[in-house]
Amino acid sequence: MSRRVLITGVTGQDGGYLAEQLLAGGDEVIGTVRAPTAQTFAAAGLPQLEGRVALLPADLLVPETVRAAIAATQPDEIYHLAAPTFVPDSWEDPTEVVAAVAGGTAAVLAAAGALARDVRVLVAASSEVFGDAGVSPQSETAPMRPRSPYGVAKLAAHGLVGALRARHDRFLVSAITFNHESPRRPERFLPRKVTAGVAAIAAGRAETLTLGDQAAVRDWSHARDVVAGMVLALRHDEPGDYVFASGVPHTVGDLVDAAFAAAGVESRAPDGGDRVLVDPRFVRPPEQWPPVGDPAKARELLGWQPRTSFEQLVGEMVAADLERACASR
Ligand SMILES: C[C@H]1O[C@H](OP(=O)(O)OP(=O)(O)OC[C@H]2O[C@@H](n3cnc4c(=O)[nH]c(N)nc43)[C@H](O)[C@@H]2O)[C@@H](O)[C@@H](O)C1=O
Repeated sequence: MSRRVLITGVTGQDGGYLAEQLLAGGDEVIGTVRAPTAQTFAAAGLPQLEGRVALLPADLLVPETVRAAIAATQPDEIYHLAAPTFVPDSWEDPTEVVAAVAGGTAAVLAAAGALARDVRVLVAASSEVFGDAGVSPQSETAPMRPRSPYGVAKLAAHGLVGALRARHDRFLVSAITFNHESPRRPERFLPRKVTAGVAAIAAGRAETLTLGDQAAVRDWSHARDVVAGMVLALRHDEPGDYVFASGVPHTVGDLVDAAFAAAGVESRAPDGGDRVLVDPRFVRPPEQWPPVGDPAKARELLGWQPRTSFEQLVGEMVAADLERACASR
C-alpha cells in the first residue's frame, strides 16, 4: 500500500535517508523546509532527491505555515524531524529552541489533528530528555531530567505526544533517538568533526585535530538504521514511544581511535607529538549518567535492531571523508 508521507526537515541528515527509504518502498514523499528556494536538495548534497520529493515552505516559528503545509498535503503519515539540533547552541538562545522544538511540535500535532482524515505522526525526540536520569542505559520508562534547554524542549515535545495520544486516542509516536551519524552529518557534531579531521591529516592537509572531552560517552548508531526504526514504529499496530539506540557505549576517545585506524594513520605524529589537542571551549560539563540507550522495546515489538556496527559506521564516514579530501586536492 502506497502512502502519502510528509517529512518536516527533509533536507537534514535523517530526512534525506528517510525520504530515500520511503521512495524505494513506493510511497509518495513531500517535504518541508524553511525556505525552499535556498534549501534545495542540491544545496543539501542530496541531488538524488531533486524532482522526486516536492518541497513546501514551513517555518516552525510560524505555526500558520506549518498548518498550511499539512493542510495542502493531506498526508497519511507525518515524520516531524525539523528542529535545531546542536545542543550547545540551545544555551545561547533557549527562547528560540523552545519555540522551535516544543512550539513547532505543538503546531504539527494540532494541524494534523485538525485534518478530516486520520494521520499518523512521529515526532523525533532525543536522548537529551534523560539528562540526570539516575540510571544508564535508559529505556522509555527511565526518569527524564534534562540538563540542557535543548533537552527541556525535546521533553516538552515528547510530553505533548503522550498527552495528545492519551486524550484523543490518536496514532502518535515519540522516537527517542540517541546519537546517530553518517557521512551526511554536519562537521560541528563530534563524529563528522573527527572523521573529517582524520581524513585531512591522512591527506596531509592538517597536522592535528582539536576536540573537547575525550572521556565523554555516547551511544552512536547509523542514521539510516534509526530512520528505518521510525518507519517500523509508525507502521506498527499500536502507537507508542521507542528508544532507538545501539545499546553500546563508546567514549569520544574510542571514536577517535577507530577513525585513525580506519584511515590507516597513526594517532601520534612521526615525532611522537599528539595529533589530538584539547581546547576547553569544546569541553562540556561531565555527565554522571551517560546517554546510552536500552533498545529492548524496539527490538521486541518492532523487530528493530541497528544493522551497522560502530566500526562500520566510523569506517563508512572516514571513507567518505577521505574521498572528499582527495577530490578537493
Ligand atoms: C541525541 C543528541 O545527539 C547529538 O547531540 P550531542 O550528543 O551533543 O552530539 P555531539 O556530536 O555534538 O557531541 C557528542 C559528544 O562529543 C563530545 N565532544 C568532545 N569534543 C567535541 C567537539 O570538539 N565537538 C563536539 N560537537 N562534541 C565534542 C561532546 O561533549 C559530547 O559528549 C545531536 O544529534 C542532538 O540533536 C541530539 O539529540
